[in-house]
Order: sequence, then C-alpha cells, then structure tokens
Amino acid sequence: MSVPTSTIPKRAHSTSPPPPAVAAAASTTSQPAVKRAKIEGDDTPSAAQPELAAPAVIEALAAVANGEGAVKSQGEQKKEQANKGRKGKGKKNAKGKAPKPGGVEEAGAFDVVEFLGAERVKALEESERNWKKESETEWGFGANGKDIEVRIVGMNSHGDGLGLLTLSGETQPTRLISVPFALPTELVTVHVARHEPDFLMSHGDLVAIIEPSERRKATAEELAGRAEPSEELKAVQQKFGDRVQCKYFGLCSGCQYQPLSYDDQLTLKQNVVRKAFANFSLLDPSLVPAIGPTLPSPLQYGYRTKLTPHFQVPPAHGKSGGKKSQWKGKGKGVEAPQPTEPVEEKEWEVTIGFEQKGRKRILDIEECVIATKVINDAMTIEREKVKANIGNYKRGATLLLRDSLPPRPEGTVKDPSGAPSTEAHVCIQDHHATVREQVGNVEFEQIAGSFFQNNNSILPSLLSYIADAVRPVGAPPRDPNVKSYLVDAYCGSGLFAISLADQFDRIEGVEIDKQSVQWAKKNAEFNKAKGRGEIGFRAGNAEAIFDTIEFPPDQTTILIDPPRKGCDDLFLSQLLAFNPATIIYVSCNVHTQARDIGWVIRESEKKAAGTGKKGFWIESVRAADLFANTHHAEGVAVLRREL
Ligand SMILES: C[S@@+](CC[C@H](N)C(=O)[O-])C[C@H]1O[C@@H](n2cnc3c(N)ncnc32)[C@H](O)[C@@H]1O
Repeated sequence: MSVPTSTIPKRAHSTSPPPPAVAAAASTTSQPAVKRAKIEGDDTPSAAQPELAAPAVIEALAAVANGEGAVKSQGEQKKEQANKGRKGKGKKNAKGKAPKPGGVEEAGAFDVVEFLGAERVKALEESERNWKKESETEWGFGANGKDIEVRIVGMNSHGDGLGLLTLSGETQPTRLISVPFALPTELVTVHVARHEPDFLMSHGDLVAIIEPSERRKATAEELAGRAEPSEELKAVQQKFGDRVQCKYFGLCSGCQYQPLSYDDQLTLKQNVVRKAFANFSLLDPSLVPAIGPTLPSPLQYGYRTKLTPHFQVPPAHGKSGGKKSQWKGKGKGVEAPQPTEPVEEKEWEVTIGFEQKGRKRILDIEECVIATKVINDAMTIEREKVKANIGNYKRGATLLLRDSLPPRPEGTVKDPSGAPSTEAHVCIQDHHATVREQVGNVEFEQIAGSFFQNNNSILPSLLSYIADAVRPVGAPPRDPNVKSYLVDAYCGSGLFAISLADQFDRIEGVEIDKQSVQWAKKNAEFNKAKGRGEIGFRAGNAEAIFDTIEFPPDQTTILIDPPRKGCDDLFLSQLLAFNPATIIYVSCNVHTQARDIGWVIRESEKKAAGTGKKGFWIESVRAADLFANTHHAEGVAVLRREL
C-alpha cells in the first residue's frame, strides 16, 4: 500500500522534514531533499527538526513589507513576522541548539509579535542597535538583575504572565518579559533574570504581586470542605491565592494554573489550541473551525499515575555530582567543595524532586498534589531510603513511581461484566516490572518504563469522545453491513486500538517500541470478546504500517498519537497517499499538531485539485485536560475528506 518515496511530496522546510508552517511560508517552491527523521525518544529533537528562522523567511518578510512577491495568507504573514521577532540566525539558537518544535522559543516569537506589534518588531530588528546589550545595561540580569514593576498584559501558552519593557528614552516597548506565576492585569515586582539573544524576549522571576487579579479569588463553594492548610501552604496561599493546594507553588515548575478556577483553566487551554492553530498551522483562519470546549478531567488533584522525581549526589561522589545551588544554607556565590576536597555529608542538601522554575536546581518535593495517594505514599518511603543511602550513590538518578493495580495472577480470565476493579492499588518502581491499569471495561498491562497516559480519570470520556468522532457529525450509528477499519499509529500498548475495538471490524496498530507491541498483543488477547474487531500490532516506524495494510481507504480511520515532536514527514506523506476517510490526531503538543495538520490540509487540497472533490478539512479541534492544573493541553482534532 505504500507509495515510493520519490513520489512523496516533501513538507516545506529548509533542511529537513516537517513543515512547520514557518518555512512553508517562504518556501512552497524549492526545498532540498528531506532526510528521514530518526526517532530516539519521545522528547528528543532529532536532527531533522523543523526550523524557525530561515534567513529566506526574513528576506521574504522584507518583500512582503514592500508589497512585493506573491499574496500570502494571513497565517503565512504572521509566521514570517514571528520569525522576524525571533531575529533569524538560521536553524540554531544562540546556544547552538535548534528550538524544540512547539516549545517556549517557537511560541514566544509569536507572542513578541502579538504584543509588540509587527511594525514595532520590524523597526527594532532593522535598527543597528544591540537591544540585548542595552537591556542588560538597563535592567541587569541574573544575580545582578534589577527588581522592577511590570504590568502583566497577557499569558503565554506555557502559563507564564507577559509584560512589556521599554528602554529609557524609547516611547514604545522594546521587549516582552515572561513572568512565571503572574496573571494578566496584575501589577507585579519582577527580578530580571535573562534576555534572549535571538528574539525580543526577556525572562524574570516573580518577587511580589502588588495588585492581584480578581481571578485568584476562590468562591466559598470551592473552599467548602477543605482541610485547614499547613502554615507553609497558608504562606503560599497568601501570595498566590487560596485555591493553591501545593506548598511548592511559585517554585516548582509543575502546576502553573493552580490559582485559577477550573473553568478558567479549561478556557485557557481552549485558547492555547486556538493560538497554536492560528500561528502554527499556516492555514487561512477560515479553514480552522471554532475550537471546541476543553474536555474536563474528572479529577484535578490526585490524578497523576506516574511520577519521576530525580536527585543528584555531592560532587565528590561521582562525575555527575550536584550543582553549587544544592549546597544547603549557602547564599549566592558560595562555592561548593571541589571534587578533591573531603565532603561533609551534613552540608550537602539531598534534594529529591523536580526542577525549580527557571533554575537548573532540583527542589526537594515531599508530596505532589496532582499525583495519586499510592504514589505519594511510596515517594515518602523512597525519599527516606535515598537520603539515608546517598553516600552509596555514584551518580544522580531518576526514581520511577507508577500507580498500578496489583499483578494479575497467571491464568486470570477477564471478568466479562467489566466492573470497575475494587483491588487496592500498588506503586511499581522497577522499570521492567509489569503495571496494570483498567480503563472503562478494558485492562492494560505493560512494562513500567514504557509510555501510558498519566491521567486515568479522563480516559473513559476521551475514548468515548473519539468513538463518537469516528463517524461524521449527525451520521447514523455504525452500519453492521459496512465494514470499518482503524489504524492506530504510535499505538503504545494498544490503548486506542483495544478500547475502540467495538467500533471496527479490523484494526492494525504500529509502534516503535517492541516491548510495547508485545504487551499490546497480550492486551488485545486478554480483552478479546465477541463483537470486537480483529486486532493486529506491528513494531516499526509508524509509516511502516502503510507497507502492509490492505484496508479500503474510504472505510478507514487513521488515529495518530505521536510524541511531542509530531509526525515524521515520511509518515505524513504516506498518510496522504493512503487517503483515509477520517484522521483523528491526538497530541500532547498542540503546536506540532497544528503544524502537521496544516500541512496535511494544504497538501490534500493540492492533491484533490481537478478531481472535483474536496481534500481534507478540519471537522473539529479541542483540548482534553489530561494535565489538570498544569499549562499542558492534549489536542484532539478530527479531519474528514469527501468520499
Ligand atoms: C504519546 S505516546 C502514545 C501511545 C498510545 N497511543 C497511548 O495513548 O498509550 C507516543 C508513542 O509513539 C511511539 N513512537 C515514537 N516514535 C515513533 C515512530 N517513529 N513510529 C512509531 N511509534 C513511535 C512511542 O514509543 C510512544 O509509545
């Protein structure tokens, strides 16, 4: 079923695959051949990442500004302006790294354009002045950064407040500053931490909220029945508002949305999706439907079924020893002992937890309020063990804590009633041990070290939403006389394929991790029942599925759930060549999702030209709140084509 690579339309970008949109603006024309992206891990940007600021784009902006060149869509123009706001330096940033697709840098460039205005960005970039240097002189940075008052004018897609900075002598803003934990409209005191070299953005630490937003005020109803907060938590609530449930709020980089009502959080995520499609899809706004309301999580605290706290060891213990900032009771600038010096254990602060916001420092976290109780109980014990034995560790490590049903005795047959399990949960810490979860009436097992969605509470409603989305809006229920097929691409241990098996006659899943595939097969076997589709899984790169499936495209749904970096170009090209009736794209990175979908829509439109039929269109997009209280949004988009 696969098409020869020579016939595959390349996604527009300069050295490598995915569109994004970015480069597409500048280059729907000549692009060099695309190297196949190598997948190394969920979050590892491969060499074949999209790049933001190709110089060609910068030049194209000048042409657009001068009224030259082809007429560009609103999306294309915005993208070019954003690139301008990021001051193109080729594919790498000042640290020599390509920006993470859909990460803070990429999205930040759009914020700069949105809040400073495209004209202002253009004027600043065209000036010969060194804005970064001047900003450093005026506001300092790091330990020498000044504390300044800033009015927060917006919020970025990563949950940080945004304010405008204006250099002395200037009448209009010269930079945007991100301020974690601050909310729009607030007047805050900010300690200036650093200034981006590549785009007009600075970063600060929140010192004090001078004029707090009304949005922080909890209603009596929200507070009813809450336990008396500890003194530590009271102090945090005093600063950030009484909805906050975590004593590490304001330091931990985890759950920025805690001060907000849950409705407010859901609306913010809807807006994050809206911005992602407006900025990254490169589609004309008329092609993006109104973003649907965010699918809520039944649990907003105590829902996370996996935590991975880490710790470091004192420098003298090993090569990968801890950082100066981990030395207890020492102020700024106090040196930690050098590796050759004897280490006094009492001076070393063993911190086990998560990274502090804006610092390369591990915070000591005793409890994580979004994790399940089983995980928190196990974390207490594991922390004590690590602290007691820190001298025995040669290097730092990451602990694994996964909430699981107890192991299933050999030979267990599935309870056909599918009743919710009443077994007491356990915490699994061995990467190679088996974890077990129940989702609706389906059970999954897999090894603890591999991927599974971390919020079990929302999975039944997410799956039911997807099951409904398989058929077009208003279409009658599934006709048993018309066969239907599903491809579950990036399938993990089979969550979607197996849960949706009632909806299809045949299903094929593909996944790169061989162990997950083995578990997917076992899970399909365990949950097998009359009336459920026949399921097969194969290990390999997602695009490999197109080599084997013989499903009729008009009766096939392809469900995609890739890692954060999005789909490889080869996969998207093969997807387009296969031309399924429906595409359901689920993603924990709405920016790369919007980028990939934009490309599919544009390319399918080209492909459909002259056939008398329409290419793919976006039927619906919304977020599902798999990560309540954090800024993360899981995007769910449904694409349909004319049959
Ligand atoms: C976000 S997870 C989704 C897993 C599954 N759909 C679920 O919900 O449990 C992404 C999965 O894609 C897999 N993966 C990463 N790159 C891949 C590739 N090139 N081809 C196939 N699978 C890949 C990862 O191993 C991971 O299991």
